Amino acid sequence: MVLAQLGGSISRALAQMSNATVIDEKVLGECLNEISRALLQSDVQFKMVRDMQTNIRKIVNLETLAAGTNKRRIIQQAVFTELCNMLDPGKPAFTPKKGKPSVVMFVGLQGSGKTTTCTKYAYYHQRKGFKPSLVCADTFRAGAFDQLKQNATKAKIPFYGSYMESDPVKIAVEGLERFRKENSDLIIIDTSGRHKQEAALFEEMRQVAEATKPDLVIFVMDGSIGQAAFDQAQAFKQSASVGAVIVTKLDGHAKGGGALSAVAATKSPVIFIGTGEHIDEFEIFDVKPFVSRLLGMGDLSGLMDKIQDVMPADQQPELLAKLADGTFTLRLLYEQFQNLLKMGPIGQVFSMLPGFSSELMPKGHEKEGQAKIKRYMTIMDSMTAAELDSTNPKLMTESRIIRIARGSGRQIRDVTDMLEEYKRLAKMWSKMKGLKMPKNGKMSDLSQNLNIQQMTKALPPQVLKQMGGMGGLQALMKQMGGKDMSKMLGGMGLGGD
Ligand SMILES: Nc1nc2c(ncn2[C@@H]2O[C@H](COP(=O)(O)OP(=O)(O)OP(=O)(O)O)[C@@H](O)[C@H]2O)c(=O)[nH]1
Repeated sequence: MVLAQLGGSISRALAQMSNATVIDEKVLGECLNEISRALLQSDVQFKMVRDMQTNIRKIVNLETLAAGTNKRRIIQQAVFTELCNMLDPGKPAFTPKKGKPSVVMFVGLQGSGKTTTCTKYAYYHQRKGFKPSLVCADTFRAGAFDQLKQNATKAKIPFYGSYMESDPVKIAVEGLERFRKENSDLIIIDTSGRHKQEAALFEEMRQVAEATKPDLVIFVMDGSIGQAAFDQAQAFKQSASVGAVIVTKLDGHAKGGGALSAVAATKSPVIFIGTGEHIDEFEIFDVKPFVSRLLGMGDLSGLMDKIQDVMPADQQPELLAKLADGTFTLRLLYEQFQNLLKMGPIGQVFSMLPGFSSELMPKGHEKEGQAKIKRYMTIMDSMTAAELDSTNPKLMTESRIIRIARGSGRQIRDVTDMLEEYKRLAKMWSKMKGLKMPKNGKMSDLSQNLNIQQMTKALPPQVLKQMGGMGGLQALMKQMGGKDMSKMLGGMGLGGD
């Protein structure tokens, strides 16, 4: 069962329970069995599933709950908490600090995605202002150095390795010395993998670790290995002091349960997940938002981080000012499309929105969504500045529409479709009119000024329902703290078909 389906099954089990008129032991038992079945099908270890059932039963004691208490909410909360506990070993992983030299060593089986992940990890930190470097101490697989070299060159990250030297310890130490001299503050060592867990691999890993004394050993695990995850992770933990886990290939048909098992086996947190072959298909892993997403409750803070990442800070006050006076022009929409496309695959963005689990936006539809946005942008490219900046709906006369269709090589219907979509969004945004501006004009301070009534008015009713109504929305806003919410609404308007 893939991760999105797991989330879907758990949400369905909870929803079925909610539909029952009375929540008694039988209904609770059925709901928990359903959830357990989904977890087992996702390759979560049997013992973990059983423990989770026991813990939920301990928290939710139906007999002692006073009449009138919201049992459904208590059960939902218990499921959420237990899933979080499964993924949270209770101690955070070592995190490198900018300007302070750190050594991070990667271990894992061959083909797990280790080399690719080393570069992704380096690139992620480079974008955060680190000076990372890569050392290829994989002398086992011919071609490993070339692969690292190629990846590193593309990402402009300094690398070290050798075609001649066959001693991985020697290469690792030389690389370390070189990059320490060059003041790299994050030296990443890629080690050899093997087809299966074997003594030679673990001995080599031990020697490299002894010689380089890494601050952190990261175990890279292929997310699709299923029930083998627990044993594999445990074997690595026993031979190296694994401090963190990265689960790769969670984009395809991977069974996400392996991640839960790896955490239990290594007692180390998952810090990132790999969601594709490309260098930036790499996401920071946070337990609570992850479980929220899994359950289709959305991950607003993740979404806000992405928005903050792609939206230049100097454009934020300008956008806010326009929103505040209710001017939602086609140009503004164009700019929002640009930002949305920069955020990465549309499916990923949608999965962060409450009510839009990735199950609701299956793979085929992601491409359609993305293609639609690009189509709209091509149409807008054929508009004049006056058309883009106008707020007068009557401006778009038939002759203008025909001209735009011709100019963009699209059908007239495509243009009218796009204008309809624009009108729908503009209407939604108009409800945000009168928004109080944050003093410094920064997006990140907007949520403090957002009025809950404004938000509820602007949200499509079915989305509001999925968020748990006004109360749910309030809780979410609180959870988000200083994060901005305004653009989320814009994004939501694009969901649906
Ligand atoms: N779809 C997908 N593919 C990935 C991901 N991470 C890595 N891959 C692919 O998995 C394959 C194996 O990755 P490598 O990085 O070469 O594996 P490795 O573990 O370093 O292998 P060795 O160096 O032989 O130990 C490559 O084709 C990668 O592009 C991911 O998150 N998603």
